[in-house]
Amino acid sequence: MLGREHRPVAQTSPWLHTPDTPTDTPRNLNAENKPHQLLVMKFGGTSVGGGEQLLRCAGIVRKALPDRPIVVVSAMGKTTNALLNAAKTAVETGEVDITAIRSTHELAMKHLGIDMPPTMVELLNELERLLNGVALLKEISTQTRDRIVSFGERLSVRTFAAAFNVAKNKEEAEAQAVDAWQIGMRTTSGSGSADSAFSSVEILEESFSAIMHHLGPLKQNYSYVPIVTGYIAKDSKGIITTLGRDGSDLTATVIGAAVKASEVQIWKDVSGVQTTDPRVISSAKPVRVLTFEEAAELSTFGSKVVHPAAVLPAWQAGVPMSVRNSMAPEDPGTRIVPKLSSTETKERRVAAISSKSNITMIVIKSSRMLGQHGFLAHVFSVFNKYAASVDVIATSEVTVSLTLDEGYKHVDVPAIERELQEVAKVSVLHDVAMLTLIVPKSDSVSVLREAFTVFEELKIQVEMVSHGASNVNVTFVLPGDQLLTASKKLHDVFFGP
Ligand SMILES: Nc1ncnc2c1ncn2[C@@H]1O[C@H](COP(=O)(O)OP(=O)(O)O)[C@@H](O)[C@H]1O
Ligand SMILES: N[C@@H](CC(=O)OP(=O)(O)O)C(=O)O
Repeated sequence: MLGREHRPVAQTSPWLHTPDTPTDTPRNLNAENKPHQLLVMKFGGTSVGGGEQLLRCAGIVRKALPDRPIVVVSAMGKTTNALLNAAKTAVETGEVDITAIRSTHELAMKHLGIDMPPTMVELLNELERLLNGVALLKEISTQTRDRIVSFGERLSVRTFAAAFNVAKNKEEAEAQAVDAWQIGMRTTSGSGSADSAFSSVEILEESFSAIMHHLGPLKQNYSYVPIVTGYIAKDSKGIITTLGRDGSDLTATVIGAAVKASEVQIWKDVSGVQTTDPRVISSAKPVRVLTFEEAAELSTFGSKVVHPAAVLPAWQAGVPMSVRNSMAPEDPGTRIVPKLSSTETKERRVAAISSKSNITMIVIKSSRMLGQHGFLAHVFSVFNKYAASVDVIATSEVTVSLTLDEGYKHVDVPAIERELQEVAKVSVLHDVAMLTLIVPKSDSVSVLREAFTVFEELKIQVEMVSHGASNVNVTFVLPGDQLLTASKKLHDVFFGP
């Protein structure tokens, strides 16, 4: 049960006025007298870049009204980057400039033909005051940075709600902007995820029941369409936390799992998951269906289509997901389901290819490994000390090779190297790359054979292979400068030119 101080700020959200005991109304029950399921629709920054796109997305939500959508929205366009830059500029130069952020939202409102609501004017003023404080001190805490980036989503939900309401007819429910903490989205304490690929906080278990309490099919009589902020939450002290870059997907699947949604739809600017990054290989083709396991591996190993952590809540709750294109809503996109049908399994071998570049590989050689226990434990304690996460690992009699994804993280590799040198010979290779094929184990032998034929033809030296740790993943570690050639050729082989 939530404490009083954690109750939502209700005056701006009439639909949040929920009685303490569930009161079923016929409106909440379907023909079989069961509660209606709800649909979660998440719109990413690329889908809500400006007024025109917002109206398009609002139209998509309007069409889905019979399915009772709960909408999750990311910051408009590149607003999160702009907020991070504004904070950096304030620290480094003492200057405060939010013109671009202000005008993104003003222009959207202008496109909708309405004035900016007072809550948004107040949010922009508060942001400016906060940045002025940072500029004055010329320093910023990670907690303050998290608070600064939260303005992106707090502004975008209000803009989205306005876009929905501007074209709404009398019979339709009104959209209502909701800050995620108002429905009980709560994390552990910890700051600094604003600009990190990984979140330093975890969603608290109590969030699920709180969200069900506020938005669940029996409590919400669906007189309002909730437009919820992605990516942000609060800890139990009321401090704003962030879920890591692209974390709005996680907000959506946590809500989806909490209310046992019929589906969680991730709306982007691309027609679903493609066989590889379409910006890099133009012959990429849409993937119609993926299992949760495949989607989780694909996103962990480099494809940015769904946030890696976001697959888990939906998977555990058995809530199907889909990735759809807000620019082409009629396209089927990609379904993400627990299991493929036998026809779907027969129809393909490799589901998709993903990659990660700028990877660091560390090779640790020591005769102390021979028949000894505790050596690997020591190696991992060093990685743990420097909060470095290991992606791929291979061990032999006297050698351990592993890769580190430095990504957004600032891992102190020289310090790790120095500590490991106390017990082993260490070499560090920068600029290696990981290339991952999503392929079921049953097909992996023939796929590995074909992949190695390609590497042989292209004279590519494979530094490491990881196969078998997952049911659906084969990963190769290659020299970074050969990644593109290898990806193109493998894509041609498995998906055609
Ligand atoms: N395998 C892939 N399938 C689809 N899109 C991909 C893939 N890999 C990379 N992308 C890129 O991801 C982009 C969408 O990601 P992003 O810009 O983060 O979206 P959003 O703002 O909606 O979260 C697409 O425009 C596409 O270029
Ligand atoms: N706005 C945040 C969170 C997010 O999920 O964004 P998007 O859905 O546009 O990737 C970010 O830019 O990281």
